[in-house]
Amino acid sequence: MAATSIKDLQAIEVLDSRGNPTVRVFATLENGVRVSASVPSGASTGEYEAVELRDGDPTRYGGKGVLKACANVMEVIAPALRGMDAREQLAIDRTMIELDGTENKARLGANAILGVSMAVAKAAAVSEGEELYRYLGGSEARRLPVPCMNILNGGEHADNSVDFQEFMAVPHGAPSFSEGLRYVAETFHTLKKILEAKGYSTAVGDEGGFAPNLGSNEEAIELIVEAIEKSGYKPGIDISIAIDSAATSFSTDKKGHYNLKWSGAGEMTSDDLIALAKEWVAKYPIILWEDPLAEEDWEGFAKFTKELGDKIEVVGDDIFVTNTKFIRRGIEEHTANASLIKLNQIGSVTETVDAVRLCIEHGWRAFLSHRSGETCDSFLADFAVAMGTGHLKSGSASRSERLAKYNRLLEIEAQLGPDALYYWK
Ligand SMILES: O=C(O)[C@@H](CO)OP(=O)(O)O
Ligand SMILES: [Mg+2]
Repeated sequence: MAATSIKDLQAIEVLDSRGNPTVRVFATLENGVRVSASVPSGASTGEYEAVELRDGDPTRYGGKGVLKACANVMEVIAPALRGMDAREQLAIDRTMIELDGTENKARLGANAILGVSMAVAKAAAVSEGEELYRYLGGSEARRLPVPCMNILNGGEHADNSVDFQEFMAVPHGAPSFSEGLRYVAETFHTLKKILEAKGYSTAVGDEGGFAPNLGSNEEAIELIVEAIEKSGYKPGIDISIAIDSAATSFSTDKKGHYNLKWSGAGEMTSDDLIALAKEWVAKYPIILWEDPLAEEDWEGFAKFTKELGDKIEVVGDDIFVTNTKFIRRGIEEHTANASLIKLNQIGSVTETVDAVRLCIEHGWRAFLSHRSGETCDSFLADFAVAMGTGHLKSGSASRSERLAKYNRLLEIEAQLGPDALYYWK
């Protein structure tokens, strides 16, 4: 038996940043290495995401407990993986997928499977004496992602009058990751002052961006442009704006019809939203737009990409759910030109790497992402450098579970020294 063989897997229920239960897995190897990994959880989830197994027992956390998923780690997954070499990520993930036997990890739970998958990767890296980003990405892994900082929240992540879920500041013109992070953290602080001066609330949403009751969605962009300028940066040159509409959350049929219910702007079709986006992209320094339309609006998405895909990055999240089956269809149908990438949407490290690779091989971009429910696990930061796709979203500068990733990236940048790369495209 190799020293790096899996000796034991434990799992406990911990709480995420929304106070909901999630899975933390501890992997112990024969060599004595013991590490843990914690699984994030989304709110604006796609219909076809891998299944997050919840207990459904109303007497515990309103049914949201994850004791069954934890039991699956210890009683079903651990016996199957014991003795396997932790460095065999592919074989380990494949074994769990087969053990689960469903299309969407509904039996064992994607939360159980991903927790093990991440913990095993970490344990293998520690055993090899390598940093996780190097272990997963090889010796060439040295590109830091541009931190797309979500500074204004709406939609299902906030309790306000903004329909679009995320407005991000993107410091693509900064000379390095740490400088980029400084640019957008400063912009975040300036935005707070602007909101205060206008009498708006500075309470924050799930991902730590401000969640004021604005007069319109467009006002969010105007305020961010003002914050960029007042921080001493040039909009469009130093910092641009990225939007995640999370349009599924305000679609009435998940296809071509929408109701911008939070702002009261009312009903719109895909064509209306495309026209609005065209107007905004012409007027404001927008560099990326995620989920401009709903998860089953393949036609609208392709139209959107035809109109705007040569000007901005068009990202599919709910529509692709980090699943190569849907990304492949998107590539064939020119649905977008990028995919959001979330480990827990598909449920294993190997399948997430496959999704990133598929994007890169077809000239698409891969936008790595946290979830709105997070823990202080910084796996995602290392994973972003390992994948080297150049951009990541991890929320704002006001919450520790978001900063855990940004701060880990600062550490990686310091380790890499002059070898660190930083560029948008
Ligand atoms: O829609 C998104 O992109 C994510 C992360 O920002 O939100 P959630 O985790 O709620 O799906
Ligand atoms: Mg999204």
